[in-house]
Amino acid sequence: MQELTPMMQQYMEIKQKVKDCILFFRLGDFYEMFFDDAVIASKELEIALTARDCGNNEKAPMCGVPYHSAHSYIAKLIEKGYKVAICEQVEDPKLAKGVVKREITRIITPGTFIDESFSKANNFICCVARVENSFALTFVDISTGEMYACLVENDVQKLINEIGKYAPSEILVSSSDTEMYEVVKENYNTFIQKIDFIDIDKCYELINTHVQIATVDNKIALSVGNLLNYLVETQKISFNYIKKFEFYKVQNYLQIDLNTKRNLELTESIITRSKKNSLLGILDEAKTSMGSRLIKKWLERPLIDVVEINRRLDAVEELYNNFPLLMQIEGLLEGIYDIERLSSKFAYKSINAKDLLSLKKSIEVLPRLKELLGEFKSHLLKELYDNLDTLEDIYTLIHSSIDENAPVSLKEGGIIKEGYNEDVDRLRNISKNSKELLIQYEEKERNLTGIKNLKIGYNKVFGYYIEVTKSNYSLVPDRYIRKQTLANAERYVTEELKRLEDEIVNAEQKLVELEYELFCEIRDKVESQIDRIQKTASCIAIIDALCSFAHIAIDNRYTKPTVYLGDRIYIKNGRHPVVEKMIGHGNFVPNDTELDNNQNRVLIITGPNMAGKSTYMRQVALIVIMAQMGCFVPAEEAQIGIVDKIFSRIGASDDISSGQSTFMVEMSEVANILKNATPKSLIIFDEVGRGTSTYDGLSIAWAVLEYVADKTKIGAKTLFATHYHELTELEEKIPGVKNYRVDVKEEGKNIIFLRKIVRGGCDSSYGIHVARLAGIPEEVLQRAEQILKKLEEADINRKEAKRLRREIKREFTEQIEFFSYKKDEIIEKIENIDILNITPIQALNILSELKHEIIKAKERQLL
Ligand SMILES: Nc1ncnc2c1ncn2[C@@H]1O[C@H](COP(=O)(O)OP(=O)(O)OP(=O)(O)O)[C@@H](O)[C@H]1O
Repeated sequence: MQELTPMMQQYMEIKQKVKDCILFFRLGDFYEMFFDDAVIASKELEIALTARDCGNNEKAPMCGVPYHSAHSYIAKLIEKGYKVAICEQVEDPKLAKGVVKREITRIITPGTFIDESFSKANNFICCVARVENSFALTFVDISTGEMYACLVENDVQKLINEIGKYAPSEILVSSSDTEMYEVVKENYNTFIQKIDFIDIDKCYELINTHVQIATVDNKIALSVGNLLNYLVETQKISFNYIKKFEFYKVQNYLQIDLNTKRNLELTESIITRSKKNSLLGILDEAKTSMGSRLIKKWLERPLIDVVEINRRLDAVEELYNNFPLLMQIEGLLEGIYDIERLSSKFAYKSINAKDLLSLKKSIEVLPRLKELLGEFKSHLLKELYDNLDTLEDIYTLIHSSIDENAPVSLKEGGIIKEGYNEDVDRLRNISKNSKELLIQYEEKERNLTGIKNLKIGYNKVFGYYIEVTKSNYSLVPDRYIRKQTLANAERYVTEELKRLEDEIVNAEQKLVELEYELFCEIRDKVESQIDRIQKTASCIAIIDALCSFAHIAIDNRYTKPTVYLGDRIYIKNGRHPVVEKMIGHGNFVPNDTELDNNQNRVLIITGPNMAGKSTYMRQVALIVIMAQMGCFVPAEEAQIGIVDKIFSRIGASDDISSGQSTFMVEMSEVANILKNATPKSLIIFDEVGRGTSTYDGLSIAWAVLEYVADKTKIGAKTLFATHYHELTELEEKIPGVKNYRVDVKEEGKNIIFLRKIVRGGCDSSYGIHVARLAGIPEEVLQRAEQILKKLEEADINRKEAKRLRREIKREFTEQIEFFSYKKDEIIEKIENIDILNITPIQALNILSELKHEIIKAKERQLL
């Protein structure tokens, strides 16, 4: 250490504190990285690796990025899984004695990275605390100031579901809870950090200083407090701008587990993994980022409160019915910036004049927006009208103070508007008109002294001076201070000229300083009103989301559902919102649905591959979700009895990465459904049992169906698509089970998909027909047809064998009293019959053998 240069010593001391981070060490206009950090960063960022003397004739590997463009480099490192520590110069290098003082000002991780490109989506960081027999979860988006917290009962599956709603980019767990770390790591491919938890008193202290949220219980406080502690320690700012705290109960919303969310492609398409072709892609026509984020939140947490759902639906209906007004409101929303995110910019002091101008532009439309809202009668729109603060005072402040063409940089001047501050105007005038001012002063002095040829000059030694020729010496007033004598003239300065010079020379610099000072004042004034801005942002988000719902309802011909507390789900001519959009409205065949907790509890849906079974079942779930979000639905009519949970088990979503087999994944999903479904739930089973051998699969599917249908067990509304035609027998056996099939028309070797759901079961899979459609070579298809024929024959044989065995058993039971000898032997014989693989001839042989034994036994008894 001793051989290092003083600056390198300082570097090493700081680096010691952030060993797990790449240290961005500020040197003038650059952030430099040294030693291993430099080697890693130069590789990851593809920048040149150089070296710098670090003392003792040694060179340290070094690379650097310019201060102004550091953000994009940091973003790259974060994306690659690194943590970045920012170390700034905290004193003016000109005033520094020795090495400039430097300190770590921020540690950036995926959850604390603020995307300056302002991507629309939230970026959540989550803290999981295990408390007694539950998990306390807190989620914060530090860019928007939203904070949500909830308690989840001690069930890992539920914990995963809840975390999944927010898709946090960083998760914090206690360093003493290794098990929790492993659970989270297994389930989330995200940045997970172990942190040392602080005690509950310290948690409350932090909550009181920063977020000042209303009373929270100890469990929640532990998770909120630890999250805050982490944020404060790494960001070194105050989080008192986090005002939108919401503690919610998971069971107060429609619960959709992570698999179901994925299967139904709620927020992203399974194939493209993008928002496009997902339900969110359809629903989100929001004009602002705030609206987009809110729609996603509503989709993650649809409601179960009928009153609140209907408030949203009524508002959407009013907007839907007032197309011209809707268009006007949307037009205004287009001009609104992401003002929700300004709060964090204020907190990080990274606000610039352009941000304030964007805020002004956003506020500019608010009075008109409010006026338009005033036209509506529905409860929610009226409430929004009442709550919308049009922030006129903030508008006036920014409008009067910030120049329309202000630059982004705060160091260049040109920020403050003319007329806002006299000193700024004067300084600006001085720097602009310095020549003019000197001429004016010259003129003034000529008049005052009567020296007609008096002139103002400039040299580097004295600066500005007044020159008086010899002949006029007698007219020189006492206030003139002599500075230089020439052959024929004297040069003077005056107090006023000195002041003028001072102003002219320093005007530029002073102007920049004064403008910056005034800007900070204005910024602080606006910041003091951040609560109001955030409330306005929330109103705008709701208005935008409702408009988006009305807009898509008009565009896609959706209707207002009736949402009520009953148990019936009735959908007339329902459509799948995403498939319909992909294939075109006219090409989609609509279908009806009738589900309740009595006669229509379980619908068994059969039909060939590709017929549209999955589409149909998913459309029912999506319509329910949309309705409970307060959105119109793709149907001619819909009556939706509130659903508490939606589950889906849809084939082929095996998770190779988790190391589980397809069948194992399938069964754990089914187990989760059977454990958690209630009579108020809606379940979608798509081909349960497909992942294992036919008979195992069939028996599992059968038993699962019986269990969900049984009112004493679950009795949930269920849609059950299957290729096991045997299951259609259940319609006869279990009340409330109904068979439906997706109809097809057979034309020779081809089938035509009608996509229509009709009553009754389907007894053919048409697998080979579908294979033909998919382009399997004819030769293979013909061979498949031969095999199918053989299998069908074998199946008939198997059925015959079964019948025979039943006969054997009956015979055996009837005659059992005669068995006194060889009884065990015969029982063993019967049990060993491989009933599924036995041919009718073999069965007959066994039967006759048995009969023979029986006859012998009888004879023996008679003897
Ligand atoms: N009602 C409909 N109207 C028009 N096209 C439809 C309809 N339903 C489904 N389709 C089309 O049929 C395709 C296949 O549908 P889907 O995947 O639902 O069939 P499936 O019966 O579940 O098949 P499999 O049993 O092979 O899983 C869809 O991708 C869609 O393009």
